[in-house]
Amino acid sequence: MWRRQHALLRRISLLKPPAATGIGCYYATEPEGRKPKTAPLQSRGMVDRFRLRAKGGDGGNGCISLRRSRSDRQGKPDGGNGGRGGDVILECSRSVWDFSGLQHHMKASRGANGISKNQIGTRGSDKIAQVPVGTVIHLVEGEQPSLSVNKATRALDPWDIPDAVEHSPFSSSRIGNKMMKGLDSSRSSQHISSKKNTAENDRERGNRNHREKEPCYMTEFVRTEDYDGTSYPRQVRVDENDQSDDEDDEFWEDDEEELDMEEVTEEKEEEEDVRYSVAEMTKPGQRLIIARGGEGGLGNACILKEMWLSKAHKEEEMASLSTGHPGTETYLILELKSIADVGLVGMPNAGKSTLLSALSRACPEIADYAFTTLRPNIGSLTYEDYFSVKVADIPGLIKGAHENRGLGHAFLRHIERTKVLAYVLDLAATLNGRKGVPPWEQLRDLVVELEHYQEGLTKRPSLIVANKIDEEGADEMYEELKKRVQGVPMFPICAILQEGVPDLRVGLRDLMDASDPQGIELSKIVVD
Ligand SMILES: Nc1nc2c(ncn2[C@@H]2O[C@H](COP(=O)(O)OP(=O)(O)OP(=O)(O)O)[C@@H](O)[C@H]2O)c(=O)[nH]1
Repeated sequence: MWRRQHALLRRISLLKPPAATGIGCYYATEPEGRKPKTAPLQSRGMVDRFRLRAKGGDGGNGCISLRRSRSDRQGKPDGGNGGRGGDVILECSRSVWDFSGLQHHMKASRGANGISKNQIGTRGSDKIAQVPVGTVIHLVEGEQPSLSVNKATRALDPWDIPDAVEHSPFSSSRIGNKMMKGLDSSRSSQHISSKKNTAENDRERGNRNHREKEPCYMTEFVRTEDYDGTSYPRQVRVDENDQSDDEDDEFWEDDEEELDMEEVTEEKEEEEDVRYSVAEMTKPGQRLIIARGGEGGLGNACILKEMWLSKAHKEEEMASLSTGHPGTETYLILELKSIADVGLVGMPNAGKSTLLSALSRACPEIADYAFTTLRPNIGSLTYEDYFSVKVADIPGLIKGAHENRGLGHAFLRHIERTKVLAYVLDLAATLNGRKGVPPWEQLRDLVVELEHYQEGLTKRPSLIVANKIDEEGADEMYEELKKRVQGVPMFPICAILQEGVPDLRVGLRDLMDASDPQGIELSKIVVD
């Protein structure tokens, strides 16, 4: 009790009075000398490239078991199949910014082993990792990731529902035999026995001798081709008393809802092993299976009776069939390429972050020293007609960035997808005794660096933002810049006072809508 009161008093002592806050309410402050647990987003480095090894869960082993009775001395095979291993899935989400929350090794759970009385092992749980929108996947080793539909594809099949509960809809006695035909009711995490359900059905009908009324199930194997062409055996149960198999087939066909990778873009292999850009994750909620769980091994209930009876020759074969398949393994490189319409490029201190905050509601860190921006910032610029444009501000580029000077040019990947480039030039870099670079040289260096990063990048629709027009002597500098650079729209602005920003907004919109806009050519920049 005393401790609780003490803690309460301590908390109250951390509250500032209304007079101090000026907004008429109390708020808690961190005690002096103690740092907050997590640094603000802006001061944290960005993990935008990540190496990931993933392994799907192994399939559970099938069970070899015989059920003997007085009437059947030889025994009837009743070993259940092993459960399928879980998949490793990447999910595209707006709630994550980079890859800092990921683990380098990810493994999904193994499927459970089958057991006697036709009880099938549960499916291993999937491992799901969230990645930011704009993630590009490069494949180093393993099979190509495949897009997965966001909804449960086999919603009605407990075999494939990770950690399915005992109260599966199929364990209900209301389900008739016809429904049961296509679905092995024993496929649930808690090993529900199909025999038991049948008995329950029969009991409901008032038939005590339910064994005689049992539907006559035959187990058949069908070779099925997977999305990638690999074939595997699939168990299909056929009721000999009911010949209408069409519904069953349809049911299984519905399972194959995995989409072809239409969006996958394969580029030329630049290096020997890495296959670049095998998949992109651009829509929130989109899912990608990067490692598949192995199929479960077959229980002897699925293996034809003759095969079981003549076990002298088939033991080895059975052992291999009953062993669960291992899950697939992949080794990937994840890269984040932000998705924005306009990219702001400029030298450090040119005023890119200030401009972004003037154009949108983004609040990037602004300071009068170089390389304040350590990670890309994205703001949304909305027009009166609700047309919205995403603007990306990336860390400053300096001459020689392609040789890893400054922050290097790795951040340029964040403007790779932009439609329009806005070159932010500092008109005051050489004014008032500053030892900077004149704006036209800034422009030339930026163009050279962009071309070093990716040939043809500067051919994108571009405009020039001549910032800091409020500084003394900036007007003359702007006039000089206009003489030295031609063929590109130019906007003199003062980002800090938001002067010229409305015109720039219109200019950006025009450039987005223009039919044949032009990029910047190095030959059209006159430098001493
Ligand atoms: N006089 C004047 N100063 C400006 C203007 N715009 C930005 N600044 C100042 O320029 C300095 C750099 O601004 P930032 O927005 O941080 O520049 P940046 O290009 O994002 O810099 P990095 O993060 O290093 O890439 C800050 O001190 C700003 O206050 C302007 O229009 N006029």
